[in-house]
Amino acid sequence: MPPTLLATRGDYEAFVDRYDTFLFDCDGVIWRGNIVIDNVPATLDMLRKRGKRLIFVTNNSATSRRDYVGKFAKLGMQAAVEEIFSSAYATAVYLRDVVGFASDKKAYIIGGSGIRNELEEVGIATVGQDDTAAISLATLGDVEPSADVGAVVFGIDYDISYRKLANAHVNLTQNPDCLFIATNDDRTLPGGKHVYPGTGALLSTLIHSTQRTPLVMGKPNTPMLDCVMQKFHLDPARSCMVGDRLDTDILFGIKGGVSTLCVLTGVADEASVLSPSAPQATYYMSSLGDLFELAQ
Ligand SMILES: O=C(O)[C@H](O)[C@H](O)COP(=O)(O)O
Ligand SMILES: [Mg+2]
Repeated sequence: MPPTLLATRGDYEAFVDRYDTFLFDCDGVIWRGNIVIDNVPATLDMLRKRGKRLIFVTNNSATSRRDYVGKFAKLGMQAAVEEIFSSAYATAVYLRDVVGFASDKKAYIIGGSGIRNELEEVGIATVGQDDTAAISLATLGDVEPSADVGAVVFGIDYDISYRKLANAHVNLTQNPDCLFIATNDDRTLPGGKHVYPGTGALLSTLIHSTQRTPLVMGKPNTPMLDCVMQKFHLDPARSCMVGDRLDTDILFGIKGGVSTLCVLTGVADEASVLSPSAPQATYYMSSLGDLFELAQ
């Protein structure tokens, strides 16, 4: 069944009344980079005033949940740590609870402070964050695998360097027991006015060089889904996932058995949403901020 367009006040009222819990993607739904999307803060306030439960589920691993609380506040919104679920946090929970990551091992990180902070918060030591110094063929030989690296964890890294890739490569190819984990593999990242290379685009370099396939934590994959479903005990019939990417957010919602709303303020456009070959959203609308009309 093709997605239903939400366009009138009546559509918005019926949509909001149908659900108790809303799961929101962040990049491309709540904000683009550090620019909040028009009327989204007022829309979130309206939903809270109507007693709705809000959960934020982001594949962006660059920032820790605690730092996301600050970003929400800076952009005029309130969000508690317990409401925020990032791919970096899902990775930390997976390594601690599913893998039982050895306490004498470290995780080599290609990514931002979000991964380091979330892993260290669950007691996993990290290394590699600052490997940004220039390198040359003459100094490349200094890059050696390390027996105490038990995993390479890869996430969006705005300071990615050849040195980091070389360290990750030798650990993944010289030590078959070294885990290869990706926080997510989104192909693109919605920024200010455009989209840019996403985590998946950067990750493909290491997949190609090592010929190893990473275990991917974020939407639409089960590690993130299991964590969210278990932590929040969602009633699928009364829950809706709101996203801007069909192959991550909408597919995540479909796999979780919840309804889905695709907005057109991020990666997806109307043509891709209506394509019969794409994951079929329940609803679509121009912007989450359009629900602000119900606050007036
Ligand atoms: O490349 C990336 O990592 C993604 O584009 C980014 O993380 C998406 O974040 P989300 O839309 O899940 O908030
Ligand atoms: Mg998004």
